Amino acid sequence: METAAIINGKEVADSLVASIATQVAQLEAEGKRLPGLAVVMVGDNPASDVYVRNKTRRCQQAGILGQEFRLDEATTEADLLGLVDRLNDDPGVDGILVQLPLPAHLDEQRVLNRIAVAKDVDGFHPNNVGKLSLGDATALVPCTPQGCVTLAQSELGADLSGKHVVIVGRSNIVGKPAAQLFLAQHCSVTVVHSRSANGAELARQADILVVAVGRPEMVGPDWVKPGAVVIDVGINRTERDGKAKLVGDVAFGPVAQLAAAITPVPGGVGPMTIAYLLENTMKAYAMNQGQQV
Ligand SMILES: Nc1nc(=O)c2c([nH]1)NC[C@@H]1CN(c3ccc(C(=O)N[C@@H](CCC(=O)O)C(=O)O)cc3)C=[N+]21
Repeated sequence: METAAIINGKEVADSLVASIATQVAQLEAEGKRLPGLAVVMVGDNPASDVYVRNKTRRCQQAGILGQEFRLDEATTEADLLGLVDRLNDDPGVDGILVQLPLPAHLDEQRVLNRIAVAKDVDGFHPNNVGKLSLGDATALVPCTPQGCVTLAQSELGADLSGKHVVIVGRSNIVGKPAAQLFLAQHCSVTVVHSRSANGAELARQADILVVAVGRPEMVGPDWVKPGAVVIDVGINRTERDGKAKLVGDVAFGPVAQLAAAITPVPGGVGPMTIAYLLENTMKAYAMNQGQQV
């Protein structure tokens, strides 16, 4: 078997961001208010730090007004909810993202529920989750799963109808919304998780295999049908030969021997998550301006 094509997420993300930059430049030329995105981070987590920095850089590239709010680890829930309320009421803010995970003393779902549905660029609010499952076009849809669909399409073409997609992982932020999105693309969808009796066997039936479990290199070649398209959502910080190294949830080398195409880590799904965060901010902006979407 040939070795797999490597799907360049960075390049696809670059072109999405470039197209957003053109739209923002047009708004600016028309003298319109520019889209704004607020990112809230509580405490410090090195991985979140990378993400927030990448996000700020991408906002700058696109011309979106990005603001960062860094709160102390010991911030109370009342203070955090107060900040969310202020951002909800701020007409210059179109999108609000509260970086997860939150410190244990804060109730994540309560905080996410407080974000205005129209500004929920993560798509984590129950109202947007419901809209996604109903196929409502006004839904703000989680960024990472949108990136997974677009990367699969970059390899297989826009029409994914009839493909069998197996998603490994059932989280609210990736697995479940990815299942809804591929279903909306007329795929057959199987979700495999830690209690599945025969995960590898199910995964071997996938035309498109999406892996989002958060376990370094858990999925090996025994999970992959020759010729499958493999989308690796994991970003795990590991050490190899005393050096820090990022690896996905897929054992890249061995799987690349039999897959048709595979996303790398880094440079695969990660950059797409950020591109769709900007894309969602544009959608929220349009809706907040009363435009039809
Ligand atoms: N409310 C919320 N929404 C999120 O979307 C969210 C979150 N919380 N918490 C953390 C996770 C993680 N996440 C990443 C996004 C992009 C990269 C990224 O840009 N990765 C690059 C660089 C990786 C690196 O160098 O560390 C890459 O894969 O090439 C990484 C991680 C968003 N998350």
